[in-house]
Amino acid sequence: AVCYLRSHGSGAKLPLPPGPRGWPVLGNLPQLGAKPHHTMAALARQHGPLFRLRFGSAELVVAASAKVAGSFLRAHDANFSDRPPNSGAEHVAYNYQDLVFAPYGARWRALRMLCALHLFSARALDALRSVRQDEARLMVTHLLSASSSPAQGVAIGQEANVCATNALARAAVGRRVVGDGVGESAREFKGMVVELMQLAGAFNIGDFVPALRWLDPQGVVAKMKHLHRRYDRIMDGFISEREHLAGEEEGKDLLSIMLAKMRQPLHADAGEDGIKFTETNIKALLLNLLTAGTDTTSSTVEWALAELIRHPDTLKQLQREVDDVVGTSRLVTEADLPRLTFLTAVIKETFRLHPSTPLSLPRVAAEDCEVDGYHVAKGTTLLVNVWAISRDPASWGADALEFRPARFLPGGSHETVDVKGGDYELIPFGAGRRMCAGLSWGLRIVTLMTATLVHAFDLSLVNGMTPDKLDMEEAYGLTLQRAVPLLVQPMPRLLPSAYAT
Ligand code: HEM
Repeated sequence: AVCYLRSHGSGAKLPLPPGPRGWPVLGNLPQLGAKPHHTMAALARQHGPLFRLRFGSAELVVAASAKVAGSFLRAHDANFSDRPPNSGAEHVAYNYQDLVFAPYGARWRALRMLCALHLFSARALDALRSVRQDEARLMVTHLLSASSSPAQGVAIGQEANVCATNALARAAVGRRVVGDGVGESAREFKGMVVELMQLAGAFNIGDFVPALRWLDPQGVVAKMKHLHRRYDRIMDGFISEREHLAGEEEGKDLLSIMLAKMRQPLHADAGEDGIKFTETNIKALLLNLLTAGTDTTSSTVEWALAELIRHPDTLKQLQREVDDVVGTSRLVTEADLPRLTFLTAVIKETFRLHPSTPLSLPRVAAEDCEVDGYHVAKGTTLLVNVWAISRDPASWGADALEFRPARFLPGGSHETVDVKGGDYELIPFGAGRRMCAGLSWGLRIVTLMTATLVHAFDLSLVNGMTPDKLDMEEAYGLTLQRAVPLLVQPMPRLLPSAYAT
């Protein structure tokens, strides 16, 4: 590999990280392939766990081991607390007026604090417990009706998506938004989220080669603008609906709270940093929540069920655990979850092998810095290959690619490892100050949905599919979809009273 020497703050000369040679103009963009997280894992085996790429005129570094991820996200987190400019943020996320792409600063902090306070703190999360449980119960009822009609199979990821979307929507805008007679068709809304993730994950050439920007060679920007208009109409609908309600009728949902704040004068002492939210900020935040928090969680449940169906003994062990704690005359509640140790291990193992955002979300260096002996220049984009890191045999051993939840059980090899950003070998939610804002909600709803489904139903495959033949292929977007949706036939396994509504 070529090593350019650059002078560093101290005057010492540091090499740039090694990396593959790229094409003229486009750099390494044409080499990414259909699944960039796989390609980048292979490049790390060749060039090492900290390597460099060039996309057009943009410099990138990729972190592909727990140790390197820790160097960036712990030691250098402050320097990488911004996200690089990108067309998705501009054309979909209201020109950076949202939380996910907000410049690191007062408005980002205020938006993040607002969600933490009203949705994701332990207290807010518990206050919204009945909303999640209610939606889980509705999912069960819906599946029950499917179980009585013969075997076309149910797309279980779609069912979980309805549950995840409506639970979040009730917390954010005070009502359900998908499914029977409430507005968007469930399939259509999920389709919009998947499209957004595909576009956001597309590595738009125009973002990296300014000269080609106007051409929009992949048509990504045109699609983004179109998709944005569809979302914007939905967000406008939420707001106008709220504004027609009289003051007293306004709920405690996030939208009501934000609208009220927007109308009130700022209180200098309210810890708001002089930040006044606009209607655009409100729409952009709602868009963030309803996209970042829906397909990520439902896809995780779908991957978990697919792994469990492929590992019948593990599924039986899980069902035994839930039966022991919950019994067979009612559904799972969130109060049961802390006692479900094996379930927790199953969820961690699912996040390990199938992290929802395989390349996390990009960060950008605010200043020059030195990482693990290499020079990383200001403006360099950081990608963290969380997918490769959580499959790295150096961290996970020879059975790294096997689905084996027991590794997380007491006495197991990874007993103390959690997904919350402190253990860099398992960071599906990222780490550091820009880590996932919705971690607590995401974990809770994924765990509740998975527990509820395996407890309430036996799930058998349809159309002659057998567990060993089940297709586990990934479809890449910013989020990791199953290439082939999981189709199952649900069969109730609890006492009839458990399903009574
Ligand atoms: C399976 C569930 C989820 C996974 C695996 C996941 C993963 C991630 C990751 C990897 C990041 C980037 C972190 C970084 O830059 O270090 C992120 C950011 C974010 N996520 Fe999640 N997420 C999930 C669920 C949710 C939910 C339920 C919500 C909200 C309802 C949410 C909202 C956000 C937001 C707002 C950000 C941007 C944070 C910021 O820039 O400050 N996510 N998520």
